[in-house]
Amino acid sequence: MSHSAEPRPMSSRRSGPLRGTAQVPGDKSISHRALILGALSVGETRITGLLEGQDVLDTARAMAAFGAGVARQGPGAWTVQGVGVGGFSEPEGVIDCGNSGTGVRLIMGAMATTPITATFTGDASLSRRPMARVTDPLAEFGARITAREGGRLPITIEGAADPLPLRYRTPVASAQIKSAILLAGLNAPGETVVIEAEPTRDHSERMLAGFGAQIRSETTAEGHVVTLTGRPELRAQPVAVPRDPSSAAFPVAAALIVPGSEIRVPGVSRNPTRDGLYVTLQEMGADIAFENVREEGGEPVADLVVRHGPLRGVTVPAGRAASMIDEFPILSVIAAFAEGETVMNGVAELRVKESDRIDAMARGLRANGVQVEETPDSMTVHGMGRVPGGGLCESHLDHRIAMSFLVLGLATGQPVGVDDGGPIATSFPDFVALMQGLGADLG
Ligand SMILES: O=C(O)C1=C[C@@H](OP(=O)(O)O)[C@@H](O)[C@H](O)C1
Ligand SMILES: C=C(OP(=O)(O)O)C(=O)O
Repeated sequence: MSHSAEPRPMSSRRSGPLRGTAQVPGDKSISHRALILGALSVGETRITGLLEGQDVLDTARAMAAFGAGVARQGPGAWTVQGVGVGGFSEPEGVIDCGNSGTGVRLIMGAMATTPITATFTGDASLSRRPMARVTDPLAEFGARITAREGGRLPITIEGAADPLPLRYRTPVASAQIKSAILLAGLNAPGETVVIEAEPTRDHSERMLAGFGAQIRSETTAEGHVVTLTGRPELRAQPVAVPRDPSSAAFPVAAALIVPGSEIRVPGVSRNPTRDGLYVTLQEMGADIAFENVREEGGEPVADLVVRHGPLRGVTVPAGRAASMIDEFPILSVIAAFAEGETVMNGVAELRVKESDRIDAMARGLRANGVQVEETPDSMTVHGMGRVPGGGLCESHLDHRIAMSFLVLGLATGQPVGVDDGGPIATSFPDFVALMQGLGADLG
């Protein structure tokens, strides 16, 4: 639902050593997909560990509006009665995806090859984000699209009655574009093919295979090629959602920068397409151990043990950006406490997230005494081992910006303020309680 509440000012202060176990919430990407594929399959899908953040709750509501039976059975435990591929019914009202790019883009894909009409909206942040990257390929399937100027929300889609399969090369590395096309391809005859220059997160491919679709991924001279055979009968599956490595990044970062800390973060997904931050932190010299590595719900997971220690600045190659795209705000905070320069390359996509994340981080870090440089597609943080703090940061309706600055303030000389912590509920509703449980002084 669109975030319209009063701003919620928050702050954080220098804290004593963080200790304990951080049970971070379920993975946001996998949670959206579990609800959508559950709705498109035949039978009852039982989901455990679902992220009950606002982004995912908005997707649950949307699936019900398209005719699926969606019910909460207990904390994180949900059931979805699917309507089958091509079985969506026309929703009565507008589909409000709130703050969620993943929600709106994947759901637009999921309905675009069914002959029904739906209108999509979102909050002020989502309404600024580019949607043509998804609606352009959906139009090639035969859907008719009406968008606000610049391809922005609100968008109305008349789904294609006789969809054509698509072969499409994505113009930017984006799992949301890939997934929207694959979901549309489910109800098109023949093979739908998505070609990516760099592989992006592969949760859609893994879960589609798990639900019985014929799908294969290969690396060819063209790039990373995903081929889906249309019109499968998807069969309902149990989905155990692993814990979100993007949410884990916040307590992990806090433990790395607050002296004397040692925390455990169990059951976190170690999917290699999501692993870039953890690779980078190891290059920075971070003390992180990955224990009890195992497979859960079709995804590799591990228990993380994180200890505070000295960190050095590094250069993050552009080719790694897709595997850590949501982690650059919190990496820029960690980098401020490292010794030396951290250069983040190939990060232009950060400018079209919930906020312009390069600009938001650069401003907030500078307000706290950190030297930052930016170009259209890079950011450089000059780490000095310590950060003065004392600044007030704007979150720009962006959960990751708000959480990043609250983590910053746990190790600065002076407290750090954030103008609005409300958006944190989109991905990590228990963030404040979890961090306080570790000993963090924030709220
Ligand atoms: O597919 C997904 O679940 C996501 C893909 C990424 O977006 P892009 O596809 O725009 O890179 C990421 O930023 C987002 O938080 C979740
Ligand atoms: C970019 C993000 O999400 P979305 O695109 O789903 O809004 C995010 O969670 O950092």
